[in-house]
Amino acid sequence: MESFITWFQSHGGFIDSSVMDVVDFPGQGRGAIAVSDIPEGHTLFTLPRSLTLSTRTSYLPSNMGAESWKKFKLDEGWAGLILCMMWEEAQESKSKWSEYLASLPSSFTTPMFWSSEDLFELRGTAVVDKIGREDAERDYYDKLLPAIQSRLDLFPPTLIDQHYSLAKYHVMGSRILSRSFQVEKWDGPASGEHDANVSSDSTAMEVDGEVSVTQVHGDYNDDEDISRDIDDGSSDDDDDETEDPSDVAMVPIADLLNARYGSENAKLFYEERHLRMISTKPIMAGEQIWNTYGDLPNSDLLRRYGHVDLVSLPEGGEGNPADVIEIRADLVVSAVSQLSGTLTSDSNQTRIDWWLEEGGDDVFTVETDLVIPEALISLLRTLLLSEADWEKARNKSKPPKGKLDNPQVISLVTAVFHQRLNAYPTTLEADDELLRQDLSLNKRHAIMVRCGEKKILTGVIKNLRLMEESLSGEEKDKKKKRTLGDEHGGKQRSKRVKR
Ligand SMILES: C[S@@+](CC[C@H](N)C(=O)[O-])C[C@H]1O[C@@H](n2cnc3c(N)ncnc32)[C@H](O)[C@@H]1O
Repeated sequence: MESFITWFQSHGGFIDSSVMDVVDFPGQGRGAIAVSDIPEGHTLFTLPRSLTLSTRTSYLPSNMGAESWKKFKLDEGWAGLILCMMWEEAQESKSKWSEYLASLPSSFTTPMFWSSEDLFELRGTAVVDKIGREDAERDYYDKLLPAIQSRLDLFPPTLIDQHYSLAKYHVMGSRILSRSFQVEKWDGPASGEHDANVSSDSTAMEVDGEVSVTQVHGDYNDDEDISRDIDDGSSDDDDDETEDPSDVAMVPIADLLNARYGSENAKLFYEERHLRMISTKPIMAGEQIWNTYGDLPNSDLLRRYGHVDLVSLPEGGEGNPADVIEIRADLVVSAVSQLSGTLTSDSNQTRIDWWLEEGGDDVFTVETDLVIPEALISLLRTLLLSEADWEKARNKSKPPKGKLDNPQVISLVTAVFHQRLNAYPTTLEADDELLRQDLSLNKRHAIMVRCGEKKILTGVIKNLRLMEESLSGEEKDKKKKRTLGDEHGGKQRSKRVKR
């Protein structure tokens, strides 16, 4: 580690070693620790933009020429950065980043590298459909290999096995997946030279705003994800910029920080010429310095980073409050078709197409607050509409409201959640039992992911049962009142008749 820090400093990086050190945290790999009390707003380290590794800073794109770079579509998605990292590593000590690349891991605990036996344990979870090994490999065969074979001067055939193999491609892709940041070009005022040894009285508030650096949440198996995930919350103007794959950068030292749900106490900011890691809270000596990966559900943490997060929950026990359950629209459709059986598959399809055109989603997400998405209920109700109501809704371009106000809808929504629960190979109770046993790390992680998801499902089902009970209680009350009313009215009527 010492030689890596020396490399960092000799290339313009600054690290305040009076406040932080890099140590091993059991089960987390390396991470940063406070060695003395750190006030909020303190600069922990800075590095020049030129020390980040991206398609902007590597020499490979200019060596290949802009035309070739584009021709092989290396300007799209992560393929270009992966090739830059392979090429820089192949340059060995001639590369500015050789020490950095040598410090990065070459094996990962993400499901991308799991055996089929371990992957079996993830059945039913949101991880399965998103690993996308084949999609990732398509880029290797369609973009990287043709580019490599076109320039034997840059990629000597003798180095292919060692530096440009499919296995190496996955290693570089996984390094980006678990460690890269979104570092946009500076578009603020030219503010002159920034002092890397910034005074510790510059507060996080002063530098916060539009200049914080986002941890990349894309995938190397899906170019579109790059923009989808980092667009969150930004304005339209920003969107065009954040879609630029050359913003994706490896950031030495910053990528040594671990993350835990709700624990962020340091954040990376960008300036005209430097990146700066700043404490966002006071950190006591001995505490870990945490960055954030965006407080992701365990399914995404496992898929991208190879670990899961468990924190103490207010209601007792442990879990990840950011967990979610995903329900695909086709599950809603098949549950309704099976149970209500009122529509032909053709009329179902017409209604689904219309509902999607009206802005409906094809995947619904339920969080740990157990709120059922109104869109899910609206889709279900669209499928239940009578022909007359369906025509009305279509003419008015108005999908039904997502309200759970009648027993048929509640019981169908409950059926959807039961069917979703049946997608897992085991019950929650069986998983609890399994977790008490001695398991491999992969199996343990898979079970933790599915437990988190099942807790949401069982919580929703329980709430729906309560709702059904209270609705049928209300119905009974209403009936009783009606009967009483009838009896009362009947007596009056009979009285009246008497008179
Ligand atoms: C950005 S790197 C952090 C540095 C990393 N620990 C290392 O040794 O290079 C992200 C990786 O750190 C590990 N990690 C981060 N936070 C963790 C946590 N809360 N629990 C377990 N592992 C964690 C995971 O392996 C993840 O892929």
